[in-house]
Amino acid sequence: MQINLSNLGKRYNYEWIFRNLTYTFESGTSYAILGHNGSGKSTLLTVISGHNLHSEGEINYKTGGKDIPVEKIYSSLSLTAPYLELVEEFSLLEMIGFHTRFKPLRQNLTALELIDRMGLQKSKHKFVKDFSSGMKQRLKLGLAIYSQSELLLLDEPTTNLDQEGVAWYQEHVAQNRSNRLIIVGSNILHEYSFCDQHLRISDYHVVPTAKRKL
Ligand SMILES: Nc1ncnc2c1ncn2[C@@H]1O[C@H](COP(=O)(O)OP(=O)(O)OP(=O)(O)O)[C@@H](O)[C@H]1O
Repeated sequence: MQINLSNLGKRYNYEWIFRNLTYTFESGTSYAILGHNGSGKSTLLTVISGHNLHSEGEINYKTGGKDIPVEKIYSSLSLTAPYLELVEEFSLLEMIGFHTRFKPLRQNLTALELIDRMGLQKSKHKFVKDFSSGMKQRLKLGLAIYSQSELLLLDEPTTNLDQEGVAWYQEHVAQNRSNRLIIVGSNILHEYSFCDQHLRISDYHVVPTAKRKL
C-alpha cells in the first residue's frame, strides 16, 4: 500500500492545524507522527483514516498498483485511538465476535487464540464494562494489531498500559509489522521506537507572517 499526501492541509474553522504537507507512506515501513499535545497528530491520523475531511490538497491511496477511493479505505485499515469506544455491554468473547463480523483476524486466529495472545484468558466471559482501563487498552490494541489490515493506525497506543502492557505492545506490534504500513501518533519514545521514519507535524504548522515594518 502507498499513501500519498500532496500539499495536504486541515483547518478547523479559521485555525489551520497543518498545511503544505507532502509526504509518502509505504508498506513495509513504520512511521511515527510526532508532536506536542494539540499539535495535530490525531487530526492527521483521522484524515488518513478517512474519518475526517481535509481542507486542501490531496490524499491518494494505492494498493497493488490500483487506486483505492477514500470511502473504501476503511476496509484496508485497522486503528486504535483513545476516542474509540468498545461496546461495554458485551463480554470479551462477544466483543471479538462482533468485531470479526466486520474485520476478520490475521493468520485465521480464532477468538480464543486472540484472547490467549492478549493474555486475557481469565476474562473471556467478563463484560467489557468491568475491564480495567489497561485491559480495555490491551483489547483495543489486540483487535487492531490482529485484524486483517494492510494499514495499521495507532494513536497513543500505550495509554493506560503499565510496564508489562508496554512490553506486550512492543512484542506484538513487532511480530505483526512485516508487509504492513504502520503509522503511530505519539510523543512517547517507547510507543514509536520501532518506527523507521519520523514525521514532525510542527514542520507543517502555519507560521504567522511577520508584521511588515512601516
Ligand atoms: N473537532 C474539532 N473542532 C475544532 N478543533 C479541533 C477539533 N479536533 C481537534 N481540534 C483542535 O486541533 C488541534 C490539534 O488537535 P489534535 O487532537 O489533532 O492534537 P494531538 O497532537 O493529537 O494532541 P494530543 O497529543 O493532546 O492528543 C487542537 O488545537 C485541537 O483543539
